[in-house]
Amino acid sequence: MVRHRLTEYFKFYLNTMLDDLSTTPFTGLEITPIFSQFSIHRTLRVFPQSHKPITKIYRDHASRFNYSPILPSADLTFTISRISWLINPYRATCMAGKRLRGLDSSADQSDRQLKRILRPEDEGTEEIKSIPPFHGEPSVWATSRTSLCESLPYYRSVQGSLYHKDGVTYGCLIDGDSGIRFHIDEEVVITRVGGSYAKPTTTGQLELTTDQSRGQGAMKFLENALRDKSPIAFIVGDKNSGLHRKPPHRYNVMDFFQVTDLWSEKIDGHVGMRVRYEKINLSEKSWWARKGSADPVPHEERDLSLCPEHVVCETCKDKSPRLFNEGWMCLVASCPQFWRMDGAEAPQDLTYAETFLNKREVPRIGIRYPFPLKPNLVGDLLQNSSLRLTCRDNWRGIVCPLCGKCIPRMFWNGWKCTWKANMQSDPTACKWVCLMNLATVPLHSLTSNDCQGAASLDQFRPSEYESTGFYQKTTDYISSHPYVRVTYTISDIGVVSHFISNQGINEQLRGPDAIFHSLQNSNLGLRRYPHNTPVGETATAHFAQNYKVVGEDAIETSQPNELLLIGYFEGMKMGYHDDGEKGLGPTIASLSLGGSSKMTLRMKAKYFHGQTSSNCITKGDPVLKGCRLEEERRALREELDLGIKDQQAYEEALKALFRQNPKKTTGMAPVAVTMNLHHGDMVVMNGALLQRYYEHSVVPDKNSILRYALTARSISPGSAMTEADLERSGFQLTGDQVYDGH
Ligand SMILES: O=C(O)CCC(=O)C(=O)O
Ligand SMILES: [Fe+2]
Repeated sequence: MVRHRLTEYFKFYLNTMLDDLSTTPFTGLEITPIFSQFSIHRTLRVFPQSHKPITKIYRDHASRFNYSPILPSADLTFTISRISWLINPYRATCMAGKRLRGLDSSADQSDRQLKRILRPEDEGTEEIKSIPPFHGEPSVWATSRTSLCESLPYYRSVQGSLYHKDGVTYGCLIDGDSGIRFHIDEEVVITRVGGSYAKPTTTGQLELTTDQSRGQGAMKFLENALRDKSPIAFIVGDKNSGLHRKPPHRYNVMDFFQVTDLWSEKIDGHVGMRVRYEKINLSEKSWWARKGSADPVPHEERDLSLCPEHVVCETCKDKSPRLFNEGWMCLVASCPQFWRMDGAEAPQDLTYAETFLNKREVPRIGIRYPFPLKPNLVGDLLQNSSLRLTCRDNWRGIVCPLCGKCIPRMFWNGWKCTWKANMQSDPTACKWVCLMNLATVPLHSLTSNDCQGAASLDQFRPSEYESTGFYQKTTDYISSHPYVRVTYTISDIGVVSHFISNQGINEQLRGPDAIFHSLQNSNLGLRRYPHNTPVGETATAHFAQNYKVVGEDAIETSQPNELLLIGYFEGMKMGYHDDGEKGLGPTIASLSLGGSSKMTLRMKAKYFHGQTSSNCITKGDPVLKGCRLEEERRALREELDLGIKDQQAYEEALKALFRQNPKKTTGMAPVAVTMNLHHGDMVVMNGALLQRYYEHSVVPDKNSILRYALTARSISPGSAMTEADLERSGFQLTGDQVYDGH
């Protein structure tokens, strides 16, 4: 049994804060009972025989690595007297979904990548459709492109086939339609260069739409790769038909290749670039070689002088190699004889010449591979105990050391292999789990000195009042002393109060420092949640866990009855969203702990513009203060309300107004309120309209490697968990999880 005072501390803080707030509907907030205890129920998982060697390796590091099982979040229970606060994964999932709806459209690619993760629940259901007669098996593989990108440093490209960074190509994915004259064998791949291709509705096949030329786009990087002989990791997807048998997984890492040739061809009436890659390590048989095929010829026995004949073009006087059995043609795109054979355009059906397929590069000694093919992040972390597990590079996905599956980081304190997770009776199901004790991040490494105590020095200053358009900002040094309270009143919408903390407050007994410490030393079941969006399967870009009152007391909504814990590692954030989930009360209070962050509020785009992103008129346009074309829209709205215009005339007039004043930006409303939140600060948002018409986001500072937010809210009985929800979330209060008064 683990004693824990987190909620008690938090309630103490809520008391301090909310007692004082005339704007909050939380009444008589004595906030009792105070939770004094929670128990963690553990189930021990026995590792199957085959996993023994791995456990042995890690046993030496038992102090840092905890090989006891992943703690299922549903097993955590807060209990006191008759009230149980349960961690509710089902609801947390819904909420995670809600949050994700507001994905920041300005998010850059890596950020989007961060959010796109395979839904782990689905993975175990995947069956290997056919076991193909390959010689071996890939040592690294993935069931989704996003888990591939999360786990492999050499392939972080959510779109496109090549992954390059700073001009260096690191990885290449071949999947699906690879175009005409695609070739793959045990050591060579010949394919087109991506980009410039589109899918016309008529054929459904990708077609080249513009000329590709050297020095442009991906070609530039491939030319670098050809010059530098850079190792490029190849991945084959099971939609690629070139191997003539289905590879075992959706994505299968092959080996390192190098670019040996780049040339132009005529494709779909345009100049298209082609590339030949050759496997670097020729002494080992490729796993994708046909079972029973001959072993690779040793290097010393290979004819390294083999090379296709080079012929000088009579027209342009440039040399081109003879690549095809059907005949030679000039491959210089600017030459009038380009891609012509015997006075006519070359035929579509061409076969590669043996000399071109079988030639090999002279082996190189001491190649520097940028990354290992099978990255061993866990091993690296074991080797170097000073590595911070909350730093971006150390919380990425990993490759399961047992089965080779790419696994995204879904759990606060580690990874869990989900291969066939839903088929526990299957002996091939992987049960690899790695939970670590996260080294404590000291507060002083997160909080900058200049903000500590600064607010308290200001305590006797008179109040400041600032009116900026449709909102007022009041800074009050006295009424919430020792906090400095900054209140943003958004006309007709609601109030946001920012309580600025200081060192004195933070160091108080049971204060923010203590809560921060306590959070770090507890396993609170924080995890990322999967979510389906139109862009694919994603996961929240933050960890979350939701604690909630159930039972009779759940109906008491004048008090906060829901506690949401959010955790952010380096590089995580919460994009724009609202907290207006069905049944949630209008007051939301949150406490910031650890690293600093920026919280911003803005009007939702459809209310700001009066039209949606697809240019539909916003239903019942409230014409909020500060919206675009406010005066004109209000005048029209009044004509509608007074019956001067009917709905149709109103909408037509609005559309005409929008036509005359096209949107200048891509559509997001400007930020209305920005708050820099530091350790110990609290924010109270009040007003249901605030959630309906406004949205907020929280982005921890760049150097914030650990931040928590504890949010108290109230949820109405109608939306409280039902029996069915409980069943869905897999909750069952077992005897030892119920607080017995001791
Ligand atoms: O991280 C925070 O401070 C608040 C996060 C938030 O907006 C939420 O939990 O809804
Ligand atoms: Fe929120």
